[in-house]
Amino acid sequence: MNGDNGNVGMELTALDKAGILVEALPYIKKFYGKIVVIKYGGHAMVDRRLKQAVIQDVVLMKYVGMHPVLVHGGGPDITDMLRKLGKESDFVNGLRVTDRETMEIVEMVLVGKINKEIVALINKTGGHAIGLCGKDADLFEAAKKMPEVRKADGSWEPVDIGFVGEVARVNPEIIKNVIKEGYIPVIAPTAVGPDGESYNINADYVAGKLAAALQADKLVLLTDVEGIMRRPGDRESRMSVIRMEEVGPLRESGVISGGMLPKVEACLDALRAGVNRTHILNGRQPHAVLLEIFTDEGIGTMVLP
Ligand SMILES: Nc1ncnc2c1ncn2[C@@H]1O[C@H](COP(=O)(O)OP(=O)(O)O)[C@@H](O)[C@H]1O
Ligand SMILES: CC(=O)N[C@@H](CCC(=O)OP(=O)(O)O)C(=O)O
Repeated sequence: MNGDNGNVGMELTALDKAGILVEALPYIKKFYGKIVVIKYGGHAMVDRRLKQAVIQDVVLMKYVGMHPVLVHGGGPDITDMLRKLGKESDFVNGLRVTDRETMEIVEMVLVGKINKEIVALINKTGGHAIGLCGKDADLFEAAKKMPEVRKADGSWEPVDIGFVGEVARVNPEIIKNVIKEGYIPVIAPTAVGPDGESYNINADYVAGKLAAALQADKLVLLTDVEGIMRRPGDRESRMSVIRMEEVGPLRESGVISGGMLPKVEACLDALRAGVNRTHILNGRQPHAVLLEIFTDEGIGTMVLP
């Protein structure tokens, strides 16, 4: 095997390779024809090689009969572009404070740049991708979201952070049609609200709601950490499994915070709608999706009902 996954010098025989393929057979059977929603976070889009590895996983899934649906983020690219224009970014509970000018940049970066890059990469890798955002064919509609923050007296208060939305309604038929035609849908997290304004939606929420509306079998969120840590920053404290009812106390105690909040909320949305399994994985680990889907490797955090 080459250095692609760090196992330099570990030579595999032809029999080993055949063994790996055979090991994948039960998983291919299990997920054949099933929808798997994958959220590809901006913090996992580190370099070309890693991006290529994620795209290869998605294309491979399609070729063995699964239906991957890719929802992407791009927070770091938005922050970079805003900085170039002299604007600093603020976040509340992991959500970007979005004024009208910021919203324009968000749309340019997510829909104009990142979405098309991913679509082109999938097509170049042998898949057929189609790029959409909430506005396309009215795929999903936004409703203004006001995150709740804790006041000094311990009570919670909603705060207005501008054109930030959540997913109010999904029209899953479009995705189903696109899948039926053999395409891989690639979805950017922006949409229009009932007031006709554009809204910036955290990509985790979009992935959770789409997984729910599509009755996906699995939701996989790719980020820049190994999963949920009991002590953030300490990889050894990864929680391999957490149950829905544990999320509230972990949030209250501040263990789950910032960018991890929308992820667990997405998992809960999907689980409540009947999605079987939800996972938070380190997308910086090459082929994390393949490892999760085709092997028994216990990577990341699985959030269970
Ligand atoms: N308990 C926790 N375990 C792991 N990460 C956490 C936890 N609480 C907060 N985080 C933060 O969440 C971040 C992941 O969210 P985010 O930066 O929004 O990534 P992405 O761009 O992939 O959506 C981690 O890098 C970490 O800083
Ligand atoms: C409201 C809100 O926070 N929207 C996100 C949308 C992009 C995103 O979700 O990107 P990641 O998945 O890379 O974090 C943002 O503006 O950064």
